[in-house]
Amino acid sequence: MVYFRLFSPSKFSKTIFSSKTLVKKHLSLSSSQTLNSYFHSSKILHTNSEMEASKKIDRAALDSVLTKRFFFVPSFSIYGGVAGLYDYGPIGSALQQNLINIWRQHFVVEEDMLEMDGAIITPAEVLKTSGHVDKFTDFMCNDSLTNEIFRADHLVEAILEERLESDQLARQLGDLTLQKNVTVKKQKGVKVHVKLEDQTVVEYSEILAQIDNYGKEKLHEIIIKHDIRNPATNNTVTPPVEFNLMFDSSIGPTGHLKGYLRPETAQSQFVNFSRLLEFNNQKMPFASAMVGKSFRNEISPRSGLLRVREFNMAEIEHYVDPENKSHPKFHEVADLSISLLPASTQQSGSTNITQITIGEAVSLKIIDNETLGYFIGRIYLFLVKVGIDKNRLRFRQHMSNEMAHYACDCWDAEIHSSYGWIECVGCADRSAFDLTVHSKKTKEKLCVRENLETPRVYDALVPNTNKKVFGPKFKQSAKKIQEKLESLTQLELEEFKTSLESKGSFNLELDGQSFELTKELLTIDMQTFKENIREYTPNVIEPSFGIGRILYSLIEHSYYTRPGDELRAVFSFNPLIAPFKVLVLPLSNNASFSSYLTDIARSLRKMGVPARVDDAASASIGRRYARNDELGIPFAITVDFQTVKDQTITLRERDSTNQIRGSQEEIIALVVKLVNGNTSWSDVLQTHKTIEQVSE
Ligand SMILES: Nc1ncnc2c1ncn2[C@@H]1O[C@H](COP(=O)(O)OP(=O)(O)OP(=O)(O)O)[C@@H](O)[C@H]1O
Repeated sequence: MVYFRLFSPSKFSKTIFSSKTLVKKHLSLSSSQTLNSYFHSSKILHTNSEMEASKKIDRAALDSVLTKRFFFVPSFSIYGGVAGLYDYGPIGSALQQNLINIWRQHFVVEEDMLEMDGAIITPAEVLKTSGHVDKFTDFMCNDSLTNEIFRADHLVEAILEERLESDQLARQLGDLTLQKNVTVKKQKGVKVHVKLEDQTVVEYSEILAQIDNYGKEKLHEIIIKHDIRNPATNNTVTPPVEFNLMFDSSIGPTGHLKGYLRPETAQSQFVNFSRLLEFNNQKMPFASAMVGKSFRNEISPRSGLLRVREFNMAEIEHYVDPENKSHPKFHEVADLSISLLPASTQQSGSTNITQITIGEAVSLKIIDNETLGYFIGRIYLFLVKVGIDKNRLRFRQHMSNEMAHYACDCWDAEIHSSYGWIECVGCADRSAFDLTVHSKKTKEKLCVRENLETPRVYDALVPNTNKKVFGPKFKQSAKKIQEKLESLTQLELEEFKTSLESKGSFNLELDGQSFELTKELLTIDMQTFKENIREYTPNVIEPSFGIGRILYSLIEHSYYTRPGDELRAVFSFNPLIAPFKVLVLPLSNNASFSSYLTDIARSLRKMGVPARVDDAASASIGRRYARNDELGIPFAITVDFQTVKDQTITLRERDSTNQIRGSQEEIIALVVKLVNGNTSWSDVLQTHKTIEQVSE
């Protein structure tokens, strides 16, 4: 099978992040019986055409507005820039700050969480214990001749998607250059689309549905089997290898203390667990929270803000009793209907979405427990509140290989944009892993002691050593053997007891050595215990938000152009998230308007409403409305000749462009209500007549 170069590097870089969309797109386009019967689902939420329509934005035009209006730009660009680093301008940073403030209100304040701010530079020992030093890796492969670097799963994903897209277009256009499997020719820069065999489409779709589930051997197998090459050179690529994503450094002048820039904020919260619990008066359950920068040395950062090397995270660690994962406020989210993509669906090779209430999903055990379900509901409400389109939001469950070995369930909130479905929030039940490993390493107790109203009485096996012979026999190893015996599970003790009784001894493996323990050295006895205190390590449910990814998705979901004028970009930010809430502008540059502008802007700002004045004399009023629509300002107050006569001003709403007129006091009071969410524009139109609009 030969795969010729199909697309240019720039096209490649645009598609590299797009995810499973094309698989879905395929479903509706293929008339083949095999495909139709292959993908099965009772409740599909988004029809492919709906999703396709919603994703069609002119990304080049959007990018140009974002750069021109300094939402965000590549960092150090006058030096040539570095991939994966971005600077936010006034609009981008205000949007980011508003997003964080709303997050804080929605989670920290409303859920009464304990917020902290931990150190960024982290000693290696902490991250070794947490598993990051050994396992925080992605798979990387290189062009075998040029050494260009790829993230292996993204390369496979992009190429298979591109082939499927080509196949789909071929089917659509009836351009059936059908040969066995894949053959693509590039003729004078014109793409010839190639139809794949139905079986190949199914196979590609299966791979894409499970791409996050593959280890390096499986990825290598796919690369070989499906002839995945560097699309720019058509060279083969090397087998995938692990690449650790942490930036390392050394702390202090000696260079002896190794450190890393933290890849997540979570570890600072775990290591402070005892203090947090103490602050919470030993009451469980409770949550800690933290917002701050994290750093990941991404193999191949593309897709703008969606994959960067330095980004803001907002993380919650909710500590819960492992024996009781119910949530007192679960009923508040139980009836929310959300889109789920369970692991079982993906593992069957499909990406069809199930629409279901959170209550139903928990009772059917699709979502593991109430607390996890509660946070999925709160994440959904937060994202919708800031302006994410709920029809482009889904929760995808991790598949077995994808999930960390200690996690018992994990869901990603994925948001659809022109890059496909992107994970923006991870929500995992991390079990007791983190607290257990840090406690074991430091010997610091990271657990909860609960006073029991009724003492717990139970029987358990206990190893009892004969001190007189045990110490002299094992000498310096005695202590660690004793510790090992005390750490044995009931099941292991049962096994050893049987062996002691039947054979008179058993072997204990420890640090590569085998110690024979005879019945002269110890007995294993059943004892009755009575406990007034229960000691346990809490489980942790962790919602982890990538602020930049949410921000970018929100920007795409808010972006549109005025009907009939593709050059007029508008961002429909809601008043809660909009960087400026009100634009204040004069009809023209008549000198009599200027004191009104200053007064109005000052009054608004005093009331905490960010206002922007645009009195640049050179531009028409229509032009000025348009350029401020590009900043997503929801309302505009205009001062005109009528203002000078009777002190009235006009108020314009950005999306409808409707305007009303009223006294200065009335309009300002109305704006404050609108901005604070105490009224809506449609309510305002119930009581105010719209006026004839100044030509835009
Ligand atoms: N390189 C990155 N750039 C921007 N945001 C990121 C990046 N990596 C992670 N995030 C954000 O942090 C959140 C939590 O991180 P998590 O470790 O769960 O991500 P991840 O599973 O490694 O993401 P991915 O698989 O996309 O690399 C993600 O949901 C995402 O919003």
